[in-house]
Amino acid sequence: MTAPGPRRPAAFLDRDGVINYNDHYVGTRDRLRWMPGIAAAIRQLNAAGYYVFIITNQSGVARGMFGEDDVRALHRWMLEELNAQGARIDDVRFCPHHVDGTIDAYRLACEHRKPGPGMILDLAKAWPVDMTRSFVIGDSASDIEAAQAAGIPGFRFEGEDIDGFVKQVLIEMQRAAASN
Ligand SMILES: O=P(O)(O)OC[C@@H](O)[C@H]1O[C@@H](OP(=O)(O)O)[C@@H](O)[C@@H](O)[C@@H]1O
Ligand SMILES: [Mg+2]
Ligand SMILES: [Zn+2]
Repeated sequence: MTAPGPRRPAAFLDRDGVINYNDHYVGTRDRLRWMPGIAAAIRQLNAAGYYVFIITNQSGVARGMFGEDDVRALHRWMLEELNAQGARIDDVRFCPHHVDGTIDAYRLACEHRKPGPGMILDLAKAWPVDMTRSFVIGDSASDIEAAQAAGIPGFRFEGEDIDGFVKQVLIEMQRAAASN
């Protein structure tokens, strides 16, 4: 069921390596290091009229490192912390599955796991998203492949200035829209 309201473009943000440093299977707040400038980057997207979504592979659940409740609690805290800085995340999807998982219930090949587009398409169904003006930002090839599979551009972030990077992506998206 899609939420009512006008269609708006969406920024689908990968989590580990974009919102926070990828410190490998981060399942709790004590292990989370924020990416410098991420609140400002999200505020930019909010101000530009974008939905801001997080899409993240969390195979640490399938590997028995932490539970789904830990992931949900971490995400609640992350969104509260960002909101307190005026940065709004509209929704989050995560995939806890992995084919090599040690926890039986999570050992599967899941279409939501990037590079699959499942998390993107799920959010595009749940929210009135204008996919023609939407994009993905991620630090891994699997993020870019997920974007391509969903039919939208993907921008690979490997630096440290996420705020400056988002500024450039918005300029590029505006140029692309103007040339269509
Ligand atoms: O970048 P996102 O999607 O937000 O999250 C990636 C993390 O869940 C972890 O994904 C793992 O890959 P495998 O899931 O083990 O293939 C490894 O790359 C870890 O270093 C990394 O922290
Ligand atoms: Mg990542
Ligand atoms: Zn999954």
